[in-house]
Amino acid sequence: MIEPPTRSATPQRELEPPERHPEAPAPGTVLPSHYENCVACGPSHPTGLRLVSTAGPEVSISGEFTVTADHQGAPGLAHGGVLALALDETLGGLSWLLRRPMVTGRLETDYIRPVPVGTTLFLTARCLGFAGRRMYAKAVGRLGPEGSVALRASAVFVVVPPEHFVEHGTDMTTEQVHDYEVNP
Ligand SMILES: CCCCCCCCCCCCCC(=O)SCCNC(=O)CCNC(=O)[C@H](O)C(C)(C)COP(=O)(O)OP(=O)(O)OC[C@H]1O[C@@H](n2cnc3c(N)ncnc32)[C@H](O)[C@@H]1OP(=O)(O)O
Repeated sequence: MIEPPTRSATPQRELEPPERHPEAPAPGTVLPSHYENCVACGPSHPTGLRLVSTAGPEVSISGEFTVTADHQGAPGLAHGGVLALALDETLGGLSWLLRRPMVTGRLETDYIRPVPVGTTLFLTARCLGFAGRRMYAKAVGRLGPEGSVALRASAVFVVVPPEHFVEHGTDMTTEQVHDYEVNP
């Protein structure tokens, strides 16, 4: 099936440049988990990635997590879905710098090298810009801080009203969402 052009993670027109929010955490700031039970960043999740994200320069984020036996697909190797999760979380972290709630609309992933258990994966994501409510971004995953590129991703996130998380989720009240908006 041919995708309609607006769904592609490759921008179809010139993007509005991204603006780092004036109150965004400074580059180098380690970002707290947005939800303690999040499978990607939650410290209370028993088998999650415990991915730690750090604000980068401009509108960029870096993230790190160590692949454990809980994350295997083939014996000794990270599952591709788990790696997509890590990319998604790192890309989603851009909303900390933009201060706009967003959800993943599309995630295109290239798997370039296998990622063995025990690897610490180093991820970076950067915002390319906006087309209306659509935010375009790219991410890379490396086997070590300056190591080989194992993953690449292109994504479209869609800006949603904060009520999205109350309407569709559980455990989140309108007050918490508005608090998140002010102090994510
Ligand atoms: C604030 C509190 C936050 C607390 C929690 C923080 C959590 C952080 C977690 C981080 C974790 C990581 C993050 C996660 O894991 S987020 C979880 C995974 N993602 C989801 O659950 C999203 C599910 N989908 C939806 O809810 C709706 O379909 C959305 C909201 C996306 C759009 O439905 P809505 O009815 O609102 O909008 P619309 O249909 O009028 O479209 C609007 C525009 O968007 C364009 N478009 C739409 N869909 C797509 C698509 N698939 N690809 C490309 N583009 C798409 C569309 O063409 C249109 O563009 P234009 O024609 O206007 O130019």
